[in-house]
Amino acid sequence: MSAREKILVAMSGGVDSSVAALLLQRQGCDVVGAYMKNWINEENVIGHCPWEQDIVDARAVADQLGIEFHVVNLMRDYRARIVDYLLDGYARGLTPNPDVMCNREIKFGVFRQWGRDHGFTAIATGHYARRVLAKPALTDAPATYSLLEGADKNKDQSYFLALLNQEQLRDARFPIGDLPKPELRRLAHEAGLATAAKKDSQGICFIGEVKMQDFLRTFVPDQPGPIVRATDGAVLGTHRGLHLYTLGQRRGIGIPSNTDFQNYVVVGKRAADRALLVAFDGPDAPGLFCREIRVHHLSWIGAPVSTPAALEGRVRYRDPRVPLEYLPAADGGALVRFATPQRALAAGQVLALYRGEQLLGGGVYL
Ligand SMILES: Nc1ncnc2c1ncn2[C@@H]1O[C@H](COP(=O)(O)OP(=O)(O)OP(=O)(O)O)[C@@H](O)[C@H]1O
Repeated sequence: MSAREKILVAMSGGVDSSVAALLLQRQGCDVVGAYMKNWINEENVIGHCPWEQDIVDARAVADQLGIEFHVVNLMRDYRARIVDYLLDGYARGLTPNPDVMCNREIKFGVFRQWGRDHGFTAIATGHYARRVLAKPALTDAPATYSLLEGADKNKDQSYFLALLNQEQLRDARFPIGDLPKPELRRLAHEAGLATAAKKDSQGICFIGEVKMQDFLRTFVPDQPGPIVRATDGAVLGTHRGLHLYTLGQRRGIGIPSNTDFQNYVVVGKRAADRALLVAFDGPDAPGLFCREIRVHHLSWIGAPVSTPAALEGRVRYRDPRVPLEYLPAADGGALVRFATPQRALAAGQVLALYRGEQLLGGGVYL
């Protein structure tokens, strides 16, 4: 990394991005911090939005480091690119993934553009992921980069970066990607950073601590329908709207099983009569496990995989990588066949594709 690089650090007010800024400064980069204001509690979303405190914390760290700090208002873009995508997805019976979309559209989209417009050569975040040189530039063409999982396998956040492209990665820096979390905390304490002891954030990207269900209740009107047992068609009750449930969900269905050691789980949604399909949880629950999925809207970090290949995939952020067969289809999508059946693959979610610890890209599954 060139010592004269002018880097814009996305500072969320958390410890990870605080240490990202600290490390870049120690490397001799010209560092400026910025908080992205993407969401505020002004649309009557129930819940606690800690954004004001986050700005205070991010600014405190910037002051400690003696770097310039900005609050960048991206609320309009966030509303258009993330909130609308979320609401549209739920309205179509899908389970969207705002965290993955945020990275592509907001952090490495409009925020990156804001950085470029203000003369920054790169955007840094506190993601646990590693960007490595894949191919040095031999001619005038730019070098190519690969994305690897974070060194701390327990904190790895590469999944959230699955839809980035090469150009976005070229401008991205992940200064904490090599660090184990305890070491990062130690560095933060040692440097006396205001966020050193702050607990890790939760909740969906930018909607802060607001729970998804509260968010949806506020923005999507109730659309009740029957709760139907998939195995025999028995109607067990009513629900307030299919968008409030996800495949594989056990909690909050509101129907006691009345059978020892058996719990109902959501196994499907039937659009025709807005039925929520449930069954007893287990390997035999109809529709809960599947071995094959179709993936579309594919996006690649490097060269696309255009022939059948044995790869690995991660179907959710916290899930381990699992072996799969990747079969490109004529329509630009792909068929993915898992070595073992996967539980609760909710349509609209993202499959991240890997070769070992290298993230190749990803797509949305149906
Ligand atoms: N509102 C925001 N403003 C600026 N940067 C942000 C914001 N939200 C997230 N980021 C950036 O994206 C990274 C990953 O976001 P995530 O919400 O997963 O935070 P995190 O892993 O808890 O990290 P941190 O401890 O820095 O909050 C952050 O480290 C930060 O660089």
